Amino acid sequence: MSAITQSLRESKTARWSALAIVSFTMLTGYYINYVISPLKPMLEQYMGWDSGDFGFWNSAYGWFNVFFLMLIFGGIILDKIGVRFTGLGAAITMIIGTGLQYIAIEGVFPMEGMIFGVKKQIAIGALGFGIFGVGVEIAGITVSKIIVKWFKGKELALAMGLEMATARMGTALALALPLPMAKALGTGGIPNISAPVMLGLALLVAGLIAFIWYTFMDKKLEASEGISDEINEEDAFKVSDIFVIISNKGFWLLALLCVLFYSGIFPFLYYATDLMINKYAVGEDFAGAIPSLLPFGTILLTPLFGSIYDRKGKGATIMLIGSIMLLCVHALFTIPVLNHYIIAVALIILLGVTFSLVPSAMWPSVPKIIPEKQLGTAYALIFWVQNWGLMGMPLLIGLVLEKYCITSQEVVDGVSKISYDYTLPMAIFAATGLLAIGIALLLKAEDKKKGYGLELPNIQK
Ligand SMILES: C[C@H](NC(=O)[C@@H](N)CCCCN)C(=O)O
Repeated sequence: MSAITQSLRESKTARWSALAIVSFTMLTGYYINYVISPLKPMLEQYMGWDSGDFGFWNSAYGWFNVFFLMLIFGGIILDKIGVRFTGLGAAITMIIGTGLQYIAIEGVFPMEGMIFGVKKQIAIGALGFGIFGVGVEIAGITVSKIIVKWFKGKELALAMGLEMATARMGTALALALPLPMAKALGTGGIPNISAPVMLGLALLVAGLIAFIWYTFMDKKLEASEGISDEINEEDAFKVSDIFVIISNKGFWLLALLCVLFYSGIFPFLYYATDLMINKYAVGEDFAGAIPSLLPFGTILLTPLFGSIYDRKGKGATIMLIGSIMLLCVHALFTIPVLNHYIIAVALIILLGVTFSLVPSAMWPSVPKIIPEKQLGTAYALIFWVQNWGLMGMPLLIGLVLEKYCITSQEVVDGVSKISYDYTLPMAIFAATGLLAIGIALLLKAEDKKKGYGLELPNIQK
């Protein structure tokens, strides 16, 4: 039957529509991921936060994924039960987590006092961000698996690049919008800091609705391929497959490259607005606009590099070039005399190129190393390793800022203002680039040895 009926994935309209729908769900998650980043100065001025609080909240993203292995369970559920159930669960989890963050920031109930030595507002919000982190990460692996399902042997890297590009529009929005929005909706000179989070909640609900729509397409795809809801015994994922995945050296090199590279990007974005204010003397209203150029750049370039990988190959080389650029950009950010805002703009644009190169080649390379039935778990394991960095790096940078980088602290009209020197934090980010280069070289060598085909095109003629 499956040989006679044409698979729905053969229809261009169907597969690109499926991609558009799930990409929108990811966009809504990526918005919430960074919504409080540009609000850092306001949170310090009006809510009494310090950099340690900010770092703690952002590091909560990885708590449950890393310590309770939620991501790995998510990956196993994905491989065992399928994309529809897992994607819906992930979208609902994002909404629950964001609801808690909203409650904390809006102060729906009194936020005075401490919980386990942490300010109540920070503890509740961080718990929410931790739950959200489980949802968005599991949504990420689900969407990666969905894309492989529709695009294997076709424009896989282009499709993944377009998904990331769409998701990054959420990041760009989150970096550019919240600060002016909070100011515009404030009253009596006091900004409305919770309004951008409320907007995110509404977006997440729209993302859930979009995913429900996708589940119908997914059912149609399976019907067109003669696949029933039952996963057949031979193809079914077994827990023992985890050992097969983790005994693969190529998998580990990809996972290490992932944690190092992404630790130099995503956690950097949490602090980028503050960096613009403190190092480049950019006004608060404008400061988020410069880092928001980074995701904007990736919107065009990730699909472009993905398409090059699809047609020409050179995946391992692309990842190596991206790692070298990561080191160069962060090293230039550390140099104190290079403090004109034009330099910041130029470096952010270059970082956008870097942030297009590595992801465009990294994610479509996973199916070249791991078979499809283990893909959900493999992506989950890679994200799990990555989450150590996404959790540890914001915490580290927050603590370093708090302990070694305060240059002045003043209270003007009852509002406190802290200034920071970002040289040391930026040197830490540069170190991630240096280590990533080493791993990218090892991956290139391993590919040559094992013949994964990372340098070969994805499109099969
Ligand atoms: C595809 C890749 N996704 C990830 O790295 C996930 N762990 C999600 C991270 C979300 C943080 N904003 C990517 O976005 O490049």
